[in-house]
Amino acid sequence: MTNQQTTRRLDELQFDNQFTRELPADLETKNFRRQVTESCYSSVMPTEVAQPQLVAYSKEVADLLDLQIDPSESDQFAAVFAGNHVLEGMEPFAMCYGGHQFGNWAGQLGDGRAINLGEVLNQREEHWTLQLKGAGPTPYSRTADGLAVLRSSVREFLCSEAMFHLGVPTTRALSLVLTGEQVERDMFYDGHPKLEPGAVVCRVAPSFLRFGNYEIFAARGDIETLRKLVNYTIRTDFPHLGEPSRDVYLHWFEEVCRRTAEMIVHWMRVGFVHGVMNTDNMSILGLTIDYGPYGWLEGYDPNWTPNTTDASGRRYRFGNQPQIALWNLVRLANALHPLIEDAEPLQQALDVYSDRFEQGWQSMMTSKLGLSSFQPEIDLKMFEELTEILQLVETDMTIFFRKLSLLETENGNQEVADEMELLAPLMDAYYEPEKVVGEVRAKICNWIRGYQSRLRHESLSDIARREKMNRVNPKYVLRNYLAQLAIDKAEQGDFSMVNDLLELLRHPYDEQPDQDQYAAKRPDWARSRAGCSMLSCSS
Ligand SMILES: Nc1ncnc2c1ncn2[C@@H]1O[C@H](COP(=O)(O)OP(=O)(O)OP(=O)(O)O)[C@@H](O)[C@H]1O
Ligand SMILES: [Mg+2]
Repeated sequence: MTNQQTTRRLDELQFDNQFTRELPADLETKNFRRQVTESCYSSVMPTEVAQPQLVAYSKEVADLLDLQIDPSESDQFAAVFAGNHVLEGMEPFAMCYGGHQFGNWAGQLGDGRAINLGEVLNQREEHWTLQLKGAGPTPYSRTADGLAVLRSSVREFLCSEAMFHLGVPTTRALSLVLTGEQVERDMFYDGHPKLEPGAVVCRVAPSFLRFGNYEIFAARGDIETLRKLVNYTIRTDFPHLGEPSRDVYLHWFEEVCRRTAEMIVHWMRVGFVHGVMNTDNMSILGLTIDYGPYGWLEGYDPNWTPNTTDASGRRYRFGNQPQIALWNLVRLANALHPLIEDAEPLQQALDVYSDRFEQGWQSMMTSKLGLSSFQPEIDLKMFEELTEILQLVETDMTIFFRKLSLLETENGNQEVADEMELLAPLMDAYYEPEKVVGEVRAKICNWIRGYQSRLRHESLSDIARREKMNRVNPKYVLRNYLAQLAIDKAEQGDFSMVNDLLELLRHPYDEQPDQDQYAAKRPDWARSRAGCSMLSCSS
């Protein structure tokens, strides 16, 4: 925040609710489950809860809103962000959207448990929408309860902020509040429901629009509302493209393709697996949205999916994310077709996705390896071989790339003869170091020697390269087991680890030597524990 800006107390926040002002509203104002047509949203109030209690909040997100959080007002803060107290200027609503889930059109979904409170207009003239997740039923709740549990809310809260600090486009999280109520969940859908503490996260983004918001109107043949929503999106979130027209629609779709490609490149860089890339979980702004059954690659395995619901088809596995993003963009292109009436230019925009992803992936790999420029004749093969050697034995992705910067090249051209010596900086990345022997060891060493000789053609010193690599290869990510340990404690009323992780993950690229324990690879007990290596959609 700059010096001229003053902070605001909660009741001084300024709201400017463009979405509700400019888009068609559902005329029905009672809160019951229904199909909602020709409307972008339904007004709905959050459900009051028994005893809001603040667990954690993000000071950076408060800064975005110019919000000053005064510890003496923490009760009021918790009441507002649990949904118990609606501030003047807020106009709560749930959005209507549809979606393709696991490859099939699912019809109307909508904000079944997310309630938008309103758009804060900060002193930099930016609009930030506040959205509660888990604040009670809405017209879009279908057969579910509109609530969220502490377990999934801790995961959503921490990961949103962790991703932001990693430099990955994402929705943000302002707060995590306990509701003081119990929520029933059957975590593995196997007839063993349990009561869990209820919680609400307040998410923050310039817009929460998803591909599914456009798809629903196209699916219903409601081209008029589709056009209104597209025009609105361009005017509010893509104003640099100019006044909406057929050409501008195409430029806009192309930009959505570009942003999506960039987001996926970042996921691949940090080892993030979203887990449920349905079109209703794809942001029109290219932000990571819906931190549900996501996971972080520990052992590098392109086939890994954290989502137990996806275990058989592995549609949303790590290595498939780039293809799925394209598949989702094709669904969006189909939805926009009525406005363009020609498939050809939409196809060209989709090609932009593929080109942008490929270029982005190459330059991301180039930077992860500390190279100054991409030399396709040598580097493509080197990248390919790297993905192979990462899978010869279970190799921790985060540790491997972080430690790769420790390899030295400056002792002239003499080869390090001893394989053990060559491998020493990387040994910590292996889950079963005893398996790094024989042919496996020879292959890895061979790759390292090739990489080192490639590095010798670069002008950077070892130290300078290390610094550069350490800015793209994080030391700390929200390892699945760390989130679970924080949840275990939080469920016992101890929120210290949630706050410790929040603090740690504000600086994921820094060494933070006193926090080394959080950079450790997954312990054995976490290999098969629910929440650590397999996640369910139940949340
Ligand atoms: N407990 C619930 N109560 C009501 N609706 C729900 C609940 N859980 C999920 N839904 C709805 O089911 C659909 C798909 O759920 P999904 O798990 O993708 O989303 P989510 O985690 O609830 O929310 P978001 O995408 O907003 O982060 C959405 O329409 C969502 O609102
Ligand atoms: Mg969702």
